[in-house]
Amino acid sequence: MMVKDMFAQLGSIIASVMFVWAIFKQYFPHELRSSLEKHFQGMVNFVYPFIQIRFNEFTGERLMRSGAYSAIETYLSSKSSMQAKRLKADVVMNSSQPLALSMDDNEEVEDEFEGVTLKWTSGKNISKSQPFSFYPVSDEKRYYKLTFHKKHRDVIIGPYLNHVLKEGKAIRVRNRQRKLYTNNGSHWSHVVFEHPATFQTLAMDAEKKKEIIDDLITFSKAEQFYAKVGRAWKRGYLVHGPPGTGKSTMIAAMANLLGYDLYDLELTAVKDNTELRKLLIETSSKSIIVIEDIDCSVDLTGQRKKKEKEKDEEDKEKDALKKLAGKEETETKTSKVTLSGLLNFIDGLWSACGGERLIVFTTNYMEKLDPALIRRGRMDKHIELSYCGLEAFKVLARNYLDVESHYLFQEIEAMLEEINMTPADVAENLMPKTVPANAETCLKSLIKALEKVKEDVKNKELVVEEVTDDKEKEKSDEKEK
Ligand SMILES: Nc1ncnc2c1ncn2[C@@H]1O[C@H](COP(=O)(O)OP(=O)(O)OP(=O)(O)O)[C@@H](O)[C@H]1O
Ligand SMILES: [Mg+2]
Repeated sequence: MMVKDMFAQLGSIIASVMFVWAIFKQYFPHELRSSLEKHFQGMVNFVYPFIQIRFNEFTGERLMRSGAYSAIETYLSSKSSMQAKRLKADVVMNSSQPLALSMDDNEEVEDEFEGVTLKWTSGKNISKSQPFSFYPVSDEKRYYKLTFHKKHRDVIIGPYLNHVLKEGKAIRVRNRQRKLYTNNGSHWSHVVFEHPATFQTLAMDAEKKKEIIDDLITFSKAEQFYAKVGRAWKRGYLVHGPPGTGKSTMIAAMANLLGYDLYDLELTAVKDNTELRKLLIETSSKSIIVIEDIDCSVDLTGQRKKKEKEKDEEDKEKDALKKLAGKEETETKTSKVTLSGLLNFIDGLWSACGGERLIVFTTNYMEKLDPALIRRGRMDKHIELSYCGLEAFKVLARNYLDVESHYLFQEIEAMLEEINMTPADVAENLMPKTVPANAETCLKSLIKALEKVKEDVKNKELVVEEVTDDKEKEKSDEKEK
């Protein structure tokens, strides 16, 4: 500490000598001046073995705000709020943390990197830009100064400064306000993305959940790996399961976990592959591109398909007539986006764009998808979300009723083993009906709902049995005739 103070004092003495020299050097002849300067510099290097790097807030002729200065400011922000005695607070637009703290002028904070201690100081120069004006406008030029011992030059100038710039940018990305983009034809429009879903509140098997979280985090940190193997930094997920099992909720949780933007791509609104290409190129890095219900968005010919259950008899008749007339292929297409076009873009296009992107497809009907879409490599991971199991129920009970255990749990768990109910329906029944929530009432209402589902299934089975019985009877009657 003593040595440090001594160097600090020495530094200020040298700074004063340099100031005096700057004023009086013009009175010395040129040769004498340069020789004196050389000796003086040698002396300074000997007694003051520190190197200083200065980062100005504004750079260039047009005085643009320096990217390095902003990154350093963000990087130092957490250290400043812990170490500096005087802080500045500012409101930042488009950030999830609107109040940003930084150290005030002439403050200093220490940092450590690979065992090397170094010092950041903040300062400002005030130059009078209009010295002869009656009301001179003062021009404040802020800067950060980094001071370190010259023996650490290689570590600091290379790895440390890279670390500061990278970490500063990463903090900014983490704190930025995220956006949800939707496409209206070939244009993206956005709103602020503030979905509250997290993996913690997502009801599903704990082991499966952990596997997905690990996979996402590994992906988000794998920039160097993807660069090394020469692949685009992207990963595809296919999330499938019945309606109401949490597919969309899981995508929101993924975006919240990684701090990514969401692009909800409505394929049926895209006219052709050229528009699709444009939309995909416009997506930013650190984003998730979501294509919901892929089975009803495009098929191999690019025609918009209807869900099988929605296809009414009339449509089926029309299709049959068209088939007979051989008109199948010539039908006017409402959307000329093709699956092969989509897959090509996903495979090739982003390699040139840089930055990480996730693409998530969802479907209710896995079996309807073309094998080309779901083969590994295109969709790296398949995630199945299913009916509410025991673990998922416990998560929902904790979320909705704040209960970890209850005497009714056993009964509910036994019922969930044999009855299929989606987490969405379970959640609906657990929704508190009074304030404060009465856990027993909600759990009993869930039991009632489960009993009803069981009864409905039984009745349906009876109807099916009756119908098949009738049909068999008709057949045997015909045979007898
Ligand atoms: N696994 C789950 N964990 C927590 N909440 C869930 C889960 N599944 C469903 N929910 C609740 O049910 C609602 C509907 O779920 P969600 O929209 O995510 O289902 P989905 O699988 O996307 O359905 P669809 O196939 O109809 O799009 C959500 O708002 C959420 O509150
Ligand atoms: Mg959904």
